[in-house]
Amino acid sequence: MTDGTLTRLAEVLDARKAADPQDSYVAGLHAAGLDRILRKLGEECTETVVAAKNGASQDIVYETADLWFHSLVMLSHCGLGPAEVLGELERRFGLSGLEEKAARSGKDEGGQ
Ligand SMILES: N=c1c2ncn([C@@H]3O[C@H](COP(=O)(O)OP(=O)(O)OP(=O)(O)O)[C@@H](O)[C@H]3O)c2ncn1[C@@H]1O[C@H](COP(=O)(O)O)[C@@H](O)[C@H]1O
Repeated sequence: MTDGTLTRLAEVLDARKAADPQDSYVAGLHAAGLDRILRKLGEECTETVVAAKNGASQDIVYETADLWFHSLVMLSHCGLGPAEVLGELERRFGLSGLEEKAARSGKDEGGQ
């Protein structure tokens, strides 16, 4: 999946907000609401963890695709999309996780 795939998929997911739930899995999720979407997201997260623990590459890819897909549905439902998440990852690019954590704890100690 490239950035282009994420963008194209996100456009479909946004358009499904106006679709009939009888005809579309995604429209059904939007219609059912945020709690239903979050429950699916939690399930897919657990299934991804189990697949990774078991170590079969094909299963890990399959379950991660389900997890990414349901994450995109959640973002769409919240009025967001992959551009915002990719923008945040881009912003973090080259910033060591350890340095970022140290900067954060410095702020915490300063009461900010
Ligand atoms: N990429 C996906 C995609 N990945 C996974 N899924 C669905 O996500 C669900 C995964 O849930 P489970 O594995 O738990 O299966 P399940 O038991 O049937 O699910 P539930 O009944 O518990 O909800 C399945 O129904 C899959 O078919 C997806 N459904 C749709 N898409 C994309 O979204 C587009 C729009 O889909 P529709 O809105 O259905 O037209 C499609 O053209 C695809 O590009």
